[in-house]
Amino acid sequence: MECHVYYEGDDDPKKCTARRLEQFDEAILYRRMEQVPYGIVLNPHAEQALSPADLEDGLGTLVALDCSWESAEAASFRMNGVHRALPFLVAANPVNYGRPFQLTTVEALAGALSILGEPERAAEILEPFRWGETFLTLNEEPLRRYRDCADSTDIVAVQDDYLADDGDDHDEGDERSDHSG
Ligand SMILES: C[S@@+](CC[C@H](N)C(=O)[O-])C[C@H]1O[C@@H](n2cnc3c(N)ncnc32)[C@H](O)[C@@H]1O
Repeated sequence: MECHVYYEGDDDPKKCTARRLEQFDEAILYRRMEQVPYGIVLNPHAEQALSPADLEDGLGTLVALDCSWESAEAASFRMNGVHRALPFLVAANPVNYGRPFQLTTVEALAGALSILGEPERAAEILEPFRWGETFLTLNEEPLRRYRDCADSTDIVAVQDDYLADDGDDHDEGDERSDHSG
């Protein structure tokens, strides 16, 4: 699958994972919204969770929005496409290590690729990041289980196992809505 990113450019450029993906020819960045191709938009506010069933729409394009988390409110996700939230996965990047749902752009794209049946491609795009392999190790079991799901209802059922385990470890503010759609 192709990886595309709408690049808002309001985050620290030195830490920006989308720019690094562009440097390694692993993603195409767009500075104008109207240039972004139609595809599966990775949107943490989406009502429905990403699942292998999304492949049935024949969409071979993943789209992420690279911006700071401060500006990643629902209204910022105006790209055309099928909007999907990622289920429970934990971040491996140093800023949000161990925190669920709040992934960097490369983690979100890699998680989506893996759920959609392209784990090798997921590993490839994570290669330029020193914590990239850790993302796959930390999430190995959920990613494998999500990949075996038929649809978003199944995905949410699997996610519930991890949310139950996660218990009170994280802030009340974590996004944990029902994404079965
Ligand atoms: C808010 S930006 C932060 C980017 C960060 N500055 C970086 O350098 O990677 C992360 C993007 O990854 C995707 N993403 C992250 N977590 C997600 C989730 N739980 N569900 C869906 N998409 C997610 C979204 O496209 C989101 O806008």
